[in-house]
Amino acid sequence: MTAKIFIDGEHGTTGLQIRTRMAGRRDVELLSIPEAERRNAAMREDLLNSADIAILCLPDDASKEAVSMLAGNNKVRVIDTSTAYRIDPSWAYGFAEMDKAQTGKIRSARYVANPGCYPTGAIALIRPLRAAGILPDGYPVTVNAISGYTGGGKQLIAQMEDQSRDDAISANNFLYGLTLKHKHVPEMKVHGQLDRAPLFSPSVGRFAQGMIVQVPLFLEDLKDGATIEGIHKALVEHYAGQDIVTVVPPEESRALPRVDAEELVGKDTMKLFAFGTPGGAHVNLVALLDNLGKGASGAAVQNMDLMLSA
Ligand SMILES: NC(=O)C1=CN([C@@H]2O[C@H](COP(=O)(O)OP(=O)(O)OC[C@H]3O[C@@H](n4cnc5c(N)ncnc54)[C@H](OP(=O)(O)O)[C@@H]3O)[C@@H](O)[C@H]2O)C=CC1
Ligand SMILES: CC(=O)N[C@@H](CCC(=O)OP(=O)(O)O)C(=O)O
Repeated sequence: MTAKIFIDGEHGTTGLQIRTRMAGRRDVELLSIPEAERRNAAMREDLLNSADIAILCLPDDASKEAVSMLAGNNKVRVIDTSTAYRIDPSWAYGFAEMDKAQTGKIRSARYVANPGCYPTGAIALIRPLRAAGILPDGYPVTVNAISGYTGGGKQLIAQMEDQSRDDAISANNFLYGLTLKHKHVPEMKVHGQLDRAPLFSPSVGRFAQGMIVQVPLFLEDLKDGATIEGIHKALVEHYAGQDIVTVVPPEESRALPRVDAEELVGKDTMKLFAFGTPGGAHVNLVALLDNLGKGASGAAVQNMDLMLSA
């Protein structure tokens, strides 16, 4: 049986990429809304209620509205790519590799919250160290990141690509989120299993897709005896048995002169690195991903496939 999928927001950045990934698939039937009708509430409600799985690629408020349109329906399953439900305990968090139980939770869930792009990298680095007892309570975690400009959706894409606009951005690389109240902080804290909110400083570069997330750590403030080798081993053990998240071997990372934010563009995988010098005082944990791949659309399709395999 083919599953009916409706992508609400299919003409936006994340929605379009999901559509591209589904092209040519025979096991799913895409229900589609004409672009000119994308904000037609009655049409959306009808399509949402006709789907087996609705994938919401909308701003938070519109996502909440879509979920309310399904209030009387106990059949349609939902994947929401917005921030609206990511720390809601009644939604499964759609990061399958986060721990061993997560795949099963996503498979059987009615409601799945797709992770944010930055939190995907940050949680991937932090959670295994919390689980292994290496990152102690009270550690002041910082997360520094750079994203391709598609991370800001249609609005930021237009500001970066069309220099004739009044609100055009001419900077090649800029920091933002300067109030340190970015919408991703709660998600990083909850699913990173941190007791303190991390200090998160995001930035954008003049490239369309790609992302680097860094979590630098002082070894002497971690569990007694923590080493770069021990941290690498904890990451390897955490991600054993799957091939979406890979941990780069130490000899390979040591030989790298630089990390290219665009290396995984077009891929739905993520690479993790532990940079530093054996015997040194510091480790820089790094996650490399495509903000629209494992950071958004790739993860949404992965979650849809898990739900369809229930
Ligand atoms: N871009 C990224 O890297 C990532 C994005 N996300 C999340 O995905 C969601 C979508 O983001 P993104 O694709 O980047 O955003 P875009 O702005 O590119 O696309 C959003 C789409 O939703 C439509 N839309 C907005 N409001 C409504 C409404 N009230 N009713 C119906 N349609 C509406 C927009 O139409 P219109 O053109 O008329 O505005 C547009 O087509 C967001 O919640 C974002 O946080 C998650 C991870 C990464
Ligand atoms: C570069 C850029 O603007 N990035 C967005 C984050 C990506 C996004 O809006 O989506 P998610 O919250 O679902 O990840 C931001 O900082 O708000």
